[in-house]
Amino acid sequence: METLGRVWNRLSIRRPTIATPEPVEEEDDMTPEKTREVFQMFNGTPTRRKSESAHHHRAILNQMENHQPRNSTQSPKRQPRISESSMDIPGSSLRRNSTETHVFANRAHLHSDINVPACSSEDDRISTIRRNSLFVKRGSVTMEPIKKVDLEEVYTVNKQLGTGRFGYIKLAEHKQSKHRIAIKFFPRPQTKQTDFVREYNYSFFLSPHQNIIDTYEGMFQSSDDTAYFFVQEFCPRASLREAVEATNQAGIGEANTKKVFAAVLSAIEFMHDENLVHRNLKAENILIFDANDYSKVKVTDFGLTRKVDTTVKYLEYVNNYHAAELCDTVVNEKLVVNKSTDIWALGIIFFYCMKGKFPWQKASIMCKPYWEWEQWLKRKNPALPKKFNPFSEKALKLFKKSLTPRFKDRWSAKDMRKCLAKEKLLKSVKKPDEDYYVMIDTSTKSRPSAASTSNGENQEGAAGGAPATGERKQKSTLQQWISTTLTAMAEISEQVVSARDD
Ligand SMILES: Nc1ncnc2c1ncn2[C@@H]1O[C@H](COP(=O)(O)OP(=O)(O)OP(=O)(O)O)[C@@H](O)[C@H]1O
Repeated sequence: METLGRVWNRLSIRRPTIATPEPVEEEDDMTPEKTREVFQMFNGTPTRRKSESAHHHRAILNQMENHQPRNSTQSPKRQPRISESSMDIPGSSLRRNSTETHVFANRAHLHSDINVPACSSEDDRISTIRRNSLFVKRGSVTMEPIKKVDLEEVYTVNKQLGTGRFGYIKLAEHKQSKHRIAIKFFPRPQTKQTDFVREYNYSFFLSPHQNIIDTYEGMFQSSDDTAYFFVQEFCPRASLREAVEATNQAGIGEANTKKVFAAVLSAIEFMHDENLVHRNLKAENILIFDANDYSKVKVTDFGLTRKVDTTVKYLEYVNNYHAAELCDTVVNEKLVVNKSTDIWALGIIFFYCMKGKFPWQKASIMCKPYWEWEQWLKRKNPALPKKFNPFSEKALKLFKKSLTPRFKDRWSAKDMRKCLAKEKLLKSVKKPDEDYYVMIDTSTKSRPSAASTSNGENQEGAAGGAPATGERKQKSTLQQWISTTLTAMAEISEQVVSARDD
């Protein structure tokens, strides 16, 4: 995956630094210095003068008009995102941080072209230039005003889509464009302006990624001063939490889990490459846009996102996704933000997708299921907790490298992505009865249909016909016993191998 950093280098554009140290969380209200600090999260020296930039944009528009058909060999990963929602929304009222909107912002008559996908690697390059020019531009902005908006004038606000600790999300219709959007509200005076501005900036900054929710440009405040808000694309389906809950603790299956993780890990790898940690990864913050095939999945909620190495205060709140080091922390203890927190949460989400439930309530030795896992991990108990039995060796390795209390041993998002893309995650389950029939039963009509092999032939000839029921039962039990023994042996050898590796 090409990171923004690499793109910046390739294009010889000086990259906006994201290195300004952030204050410890839970500060007082905004002072002018703090306001500057938040905006300096994206600060950098603009390398293009205004006139150069105008010339550059004209060049892009010219190239866009002459684009070639898409090269079929081009990797789908590098395909710029096709906008479904931005095209109809007038740029002045709702501009999203997508690559398309900005380049066309001055060409209202061409808005119908926005949905045309970029068609060549040249277009792909153009798209990244557009995206970067946006960041360079943002680096030069000192303070974007929070505009007062009469909500009822601009939007028809409908039902509540969700609530969180910091605010609530409502479905709304943008009156002018008739577009459905989601508005994220932050009640005042409970919400500090710094927190609102930070969340908006991270959401907006990250939204060009195809697996991150789109945030439209603009920070707003309701005209009655009761809330800050910003606007996002609306997810018409559900969060991953709802999708998993709908399976009645069966999980969404290996194939769908792989699809979800390909998207989520792409987003998290992108964030980690930018030295940002999400810090609030959970099934509720993964949005599924299509009902059936998990082909459009996006990460949302950047309220706790911070740069790596930022010092934050631990809040009194533990959830299923919290890593062991967080569960051991006392309120107001200071912590240093680390990417490994996200990796732990991803390990939990992986288990949750596959099994339809969480491995434990809290990653603390006071919680028995977690204690059992830790005992196995530390080889103090050779018995793998039963709930992990269905997983393949590679999937177990993924758990060992994400749900380990030794946070330095945790994998990177890239390691996780590779493992999930390539490996089988569940042990292949043998059905002893079927094997038994395949082996011995050739002619009996009572044979189940699965008794035939894939090419329609039976494994052994018509030597003896169907055996007596008692004999069948005996052989079936024997086969089950062999299967269980083999599984146990595989687990033991896996433990011996990992002991040797360490
Ligand atoms: N764009 C959207 N479209 C549809 N539903 C959404 C959208 N964004 C969020 N939601 C729903 O609203 C819920 C809460 O949103 P979000 O996580 O952003 O709020 P929060 O206050 O930051 O929550 P948290 O307590 O996790 O920090 C989500 O779990 C999701 O179900």
